[in-house]
Amino acid sequence: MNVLQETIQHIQSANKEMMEQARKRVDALCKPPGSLGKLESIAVQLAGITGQLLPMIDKKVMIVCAADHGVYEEGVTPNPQDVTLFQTLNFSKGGTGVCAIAHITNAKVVTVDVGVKGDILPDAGIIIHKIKHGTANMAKGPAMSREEAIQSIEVGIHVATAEIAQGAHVLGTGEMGIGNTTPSAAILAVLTGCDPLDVTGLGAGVGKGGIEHKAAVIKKAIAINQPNPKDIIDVLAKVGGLEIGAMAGIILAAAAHRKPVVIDGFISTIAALIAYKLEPKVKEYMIPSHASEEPGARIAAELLGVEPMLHMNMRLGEGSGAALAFPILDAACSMIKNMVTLEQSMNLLAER
Ligand SMILES: Cc1cc2ncn([C@H]3O[C@H](COP(=O)(O)O)[C@@H](O)[C@H]3O)c2cc1C
Ligand SMILES: O=C(O)c1cccnc1
Repeated sequence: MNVLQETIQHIQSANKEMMEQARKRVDALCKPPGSLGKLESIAVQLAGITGQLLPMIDKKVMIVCAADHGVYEEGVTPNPQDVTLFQTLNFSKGGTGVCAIAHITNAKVVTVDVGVKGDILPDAGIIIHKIKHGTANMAKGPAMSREEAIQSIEVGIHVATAEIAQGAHVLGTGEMGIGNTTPSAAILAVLTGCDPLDVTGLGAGVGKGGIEHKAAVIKKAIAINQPNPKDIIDVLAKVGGLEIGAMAGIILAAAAHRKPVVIDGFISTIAALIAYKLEPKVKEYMIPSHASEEPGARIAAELLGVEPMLHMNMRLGEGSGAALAFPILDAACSMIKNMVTLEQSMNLLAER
């Protein structure tokens, strides 16, 4: 059995009894029932995931998976391809958007090279699991082989498992890969059967006519590769990306180890869909974060059946929205731990 199959086999449902206990406690707290909205459902979910009535999520780790995309040569983005390389280096120096946001909760940012085109030196503070120097151009043939797709998921499993072994209580998914909104939209178009134009957006910014061009490239890639929508590994291999596979692996590993995993924007939600197709129980471990401006993000979230809690007009990726949700998880944990119950409050009157 390979690492992927083993991980999938370990995934169990969240602890429903603990969720019931947590729901009872949340309802007994000194507030109108339901008045703390999503903080309440998050606290209950965290209790079910961790098996603790008063969950602890102190140690937060954002894992940023970086890789390049052969489809870049089709002109799907105006940004230079080596932005992937310099941003990957920037993550280890703390200078990126996600690093700045992660900083507010002392979350650790871990960066993994799954397939950056340029070479990264071993002492750069980046975990190197390079499968290849970027995917092949999916508009001309498969982005990667089936074996490489499985390998990419296993990289995510490996890195996430190591972070959990070192004490991570919660993980976040992040990515860096110039061009990666194109494979993300392609995967979504295959899974929904929709016109690629309906799930294609600006990405990191395209010029006039850029969205139509991107959608045409996706259409061509799907026509050439004929990915099988019922075989998610086939879809990932033919029109996906190495960092997308790695993020799916992070989500599977988090679920297998009963840890919550916060999902970032469009690209992360596509990875979440892949993990879900491999094992639907992973959804119980996912906490969606922000509603990305990418049009496909809403469609992907609907397909997955999750509702992002933050509406910030963000469309950066990197894990920025997931990192922004970390303090909300802290607030949910503090609520269930530190609030008094209505009964305790009424006793104050009797004791007066
Ligand atoms: C400077 C810079 C920093 C970024 N950080 C994340 N992305 C985001 O943009 C890329 C996807 O958009 P597209 O498909 O249009 O290339 C990914 O790398 C994503 O993480 C960035 C993009 C740029 C330019
Ligand atoms: O939502 C995202 O993940 C996203 C959107 C645009 C560009 N990069 C990432």
